[in-house]
Amino acid sequence: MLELQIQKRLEGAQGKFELDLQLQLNASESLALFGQSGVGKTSILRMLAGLVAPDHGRIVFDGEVWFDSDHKINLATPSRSIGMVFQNYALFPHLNVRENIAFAAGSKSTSWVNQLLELSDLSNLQTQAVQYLSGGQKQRVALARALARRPKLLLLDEPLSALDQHIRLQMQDHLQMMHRELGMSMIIVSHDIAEVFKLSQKVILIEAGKVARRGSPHQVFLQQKNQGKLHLQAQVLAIRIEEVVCVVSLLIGQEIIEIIASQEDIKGLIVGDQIAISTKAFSPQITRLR
Ligand SMILES: Nc1ncnc2c1ncn2[C@@H]1O[C@H](COP(=O)(O)OP(=O)(O)OP(=O)(O)O)[C@@H](O)[C@H]1O
Repeated sequence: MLELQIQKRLEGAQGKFELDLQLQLNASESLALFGQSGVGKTSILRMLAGLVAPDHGRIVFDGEVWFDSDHKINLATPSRSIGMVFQNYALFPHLNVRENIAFAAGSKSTSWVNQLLELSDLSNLQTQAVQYLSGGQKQRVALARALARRPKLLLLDEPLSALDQHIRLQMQDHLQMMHRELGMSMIIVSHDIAEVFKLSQKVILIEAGKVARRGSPHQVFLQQKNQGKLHLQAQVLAIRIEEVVCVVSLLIGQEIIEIIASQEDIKGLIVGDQIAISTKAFSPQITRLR
């Protein structure tokens, strides 16, 4: 079990702000840190990893004190049972797939490296130079390497954001499977709500270093004031006047839709605006796409 309570003064683009966080995570649980750019998500992972020290606080994992400002304890990164995966795979370019994983595994057995290669569907690529792998394959190597020392806590900082949507979905399934098989605790930073729903049981929504909401993905993302209504965030791409109505083209995620609005509805609206569209009476029709 992870118990964390930390404070750190950060220097953001908008000035200084205090990161102040308290969290608990059970064994095998998966937590997502969600929030806008610059709110302190990566800093939290870096403090957990021992790459940067909090100003105050305490981090305890399975009864082992990793950090305690009062008692001047700050365990070095290799002494913490963590694995890390970042957006830019950070593989060793001069080593092949197997060597990248085996290097991290250190004295751990050959059969464990074989098992990781198997689980990662990389057995056939084990002698391949990593520079020739696709993005998804590189990220599978990075994940296998992070797991090679059997960490009790896996830290993932937007590990899938450099991948295209198709590979990203495959990697989410892969991560889910690895988490199920190996049972470590996991903390993932992600900007993708669908990813958070799929990969985490708990979410902490962070705003300017503080917890704005916490709970299950359902509690954090759905039980807000617009609960039960259609409520989508969109960007205005174009506004066209057609006789008495206006046609507004909107970007929602990667989809473009057109809605009809009155001149009154769009008063003051300009191209590029971020807007919310919502409706009270909404009877959705569901069509399966894949
Ligand atoms: N050691 C540090 N001391 C002071 N400020 C720092 C330190 N490390 C990072 N910061 C600042 O803290 C702010 C938050 O950075 P952080 O990378 O944690 O945010 P983030 O939420 O992960 O953002 P993004 O989603 O863009 O990665 C940034 O403005 C950064 O410059």
